[in-house]
Amino acid sequence: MAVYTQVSAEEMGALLARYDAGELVSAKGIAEGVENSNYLVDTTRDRFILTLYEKRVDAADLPFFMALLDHLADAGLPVPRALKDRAGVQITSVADRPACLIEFLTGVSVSHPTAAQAHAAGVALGRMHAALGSFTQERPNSLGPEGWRDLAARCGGDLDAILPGLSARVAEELALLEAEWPHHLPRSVIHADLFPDNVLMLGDDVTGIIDFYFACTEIRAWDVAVTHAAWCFENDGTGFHPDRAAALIGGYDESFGLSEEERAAFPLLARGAALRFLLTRAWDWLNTPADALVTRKDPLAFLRRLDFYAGATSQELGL
Ligand SMILES: Nc1ncnc2c1ncn2[C@@H]1O[C@H](COP(=O)(O)OP(=O)(O)O)[C@@H](O)[C@H]1O
Ligand SMILES: N[C@@H](CCOP(=O)(O)O)C(=O)O
Repeated sequence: MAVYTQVSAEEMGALLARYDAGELVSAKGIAEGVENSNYLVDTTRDRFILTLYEKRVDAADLPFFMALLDHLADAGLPVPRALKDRAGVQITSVADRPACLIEFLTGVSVSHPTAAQAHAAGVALGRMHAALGSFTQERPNSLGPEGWRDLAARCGGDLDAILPGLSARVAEELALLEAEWPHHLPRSVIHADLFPDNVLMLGDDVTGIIDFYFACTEIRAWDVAVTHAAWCFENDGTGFHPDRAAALIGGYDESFGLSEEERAAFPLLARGAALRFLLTRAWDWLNTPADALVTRKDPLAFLRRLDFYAGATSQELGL
């Protein structure tokens, strides 16, 4: 579930009255998602998403995220803009939460991508990176390599409650990544969380890229590695799909492309991607009550990916 804050029909109606967006017809909470409260809002004119930003999104970052959405939509990417009200305000407040009324995009998220869908995701990612070449704002990556040691320390020995020996395995991986991390690779703003649930598709076409709330300035090829880790395995981290990997990288090469240096560093970047999601999922696992309304995501699904990447060459990864 992802409706942490209830919005009454009166509040919704008062909000819509400030926009040229039609009058309220219906509003329903959206079950998917974990970070924010989302409502599907139908009006006499159109359909919208109302997002209320809960504690994991810092309100101070919202101008960066909205500028990013506008920049990508201006470049022709299927990215939803936040509407401006009649006074030109894009970031508003609803039920004491920062909130935005956002364009609705059609499409569904696939759970088991085909190679053709992975190819389309690769093309879309490359188009996004091309467009981000002219985006000048920056945002540090609070969940990047510099933060992994601290995150692991905060999980501490409790990692072993998830799996005996996990704490030592993470320490070993951190040491290797800190020693060999390719800091010199080109950086830009990246999506940083392009999982299949953040891509809307109709058949083999990408119709929407959503959920930019981890977007940050980072090694650009790391975004490709995150996408690779998210799209090329069974959800539980077993069963690497080489056909999806080749299609994803092929699609990215068609629209943007990886340099020889980025290709050579890819297994390391992928290990970093796997460790990032292993650690954030482990933290959530240890700090979310088992009976919470939000479903906890399995950290070990990314330990399995990490183990796979640790033994793989660039070629085996589809590069
Ligand atoms: N602009 C949009 N158009 C259509 N559906 C959307 C849009 N934004 C969000 N959604 C729907 O809401 C769900 C949750 O959104 P998401 O941004 O992933 O939430 P969270 O940040 O809480 O994880 C998505 O899975 C999708 O179904
Ligand atoms: N993609 C991350 C979790 C982030 O959640 P999202 O719903 O905001 O994409 C993971 O799978 O661990």
